[in-house]
Amino acid sequence: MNDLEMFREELAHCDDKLLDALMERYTIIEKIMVYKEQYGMPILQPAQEEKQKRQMLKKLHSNKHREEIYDVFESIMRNSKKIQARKLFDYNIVLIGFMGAGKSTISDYLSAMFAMDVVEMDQVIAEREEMSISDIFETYGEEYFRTRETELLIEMQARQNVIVSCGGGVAMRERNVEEMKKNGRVVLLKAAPETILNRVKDSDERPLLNGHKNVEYIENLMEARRDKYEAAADIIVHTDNKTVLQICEELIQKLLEMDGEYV
Ligand SMILES: Nc1ncnc2c1ncn2[C@@H]1O[C@H](COP(=O)(O)OP(=O)(O)O)[C@@H](O)[C@H]1O
Ligand SMILES: O=C(O)C1=C[C@@H](OP(=O)(O)O)[C@@H](O)[C@H](O)C1
Ligand SMILES: [Mg+2]
Repeated sequence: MNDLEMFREELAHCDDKLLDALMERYTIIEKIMVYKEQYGMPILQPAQEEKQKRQMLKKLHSNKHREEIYDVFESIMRNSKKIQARKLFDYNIVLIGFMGAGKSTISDYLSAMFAMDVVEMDQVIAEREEMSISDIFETYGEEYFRTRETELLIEMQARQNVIVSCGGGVAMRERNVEEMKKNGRVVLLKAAPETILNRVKDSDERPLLNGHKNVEYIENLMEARRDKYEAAADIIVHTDNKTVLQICEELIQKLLEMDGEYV
């Protein structure tokens, strides 16, 4: 055997070890999930993730390939999250609620924690129409926009394990609610009108609120929409005075309860 053949054999041996370690790692991930569920522990533990990363960087700090190795490690972590997400949710998570309730914010956080794709409905529609939501309303009117929303929800039925961040008015159409429920669990995020005002006051991206940024207007519109939001919801999460992490954890626990995980 010449040297090259020997190196190749060593490499194959090394890859075998990596494969074995990865398979073992993913089995451990599943065990951790079961343990957390069994003991009603928080599923999201961002501090633990940070600790793991710090330890890894410390070990690597003098290695000349640290960037490349760390990149692989990040990919392993991302795929662990995917495995977790697929185990927890074999459906789409559809976030609904009033403007400023936190649909986009919560979607982004969940997406980072579970490596799940997010479909931000407003953004997708704005990209497809090549204009802002405000301009779509002004040019074609609200009905036109709502129909684009319906089409997008139907498209989402072909996907799985996606977070769908709805625009605030999506659940106003009965048809939309029917479509989102076909392979999604519907999460209603709520907040008091004062909280909403506080969150949206500096943004002009919500045409329905422009010129009406006051508690009374928000309260009235919220009240007018309340029954439809609640009828659409599989679970409700109140967001006032809670951190994004607290909201996400509550959301996950309620989704798990729906599946009877803790009974
Ligand atoms: N739980 C929260 N605590 C504090 N600020 C929040 C919270 N959730 C959302 N926000 C802020 O409120 C604003 C509106 O949130 P966003 O996610 O865009 O709402 P939506 O998509 O429902 O309209 C954003 O500036 C966001 O940072
Ligand atoms: O409540 C609504 O009817 C709307 C909410 C907005 O989305 P956000 O809820 O993300 O602000 C956006 O879709 C559009 O301005 C209409
Ligand atoms: Mg939004």
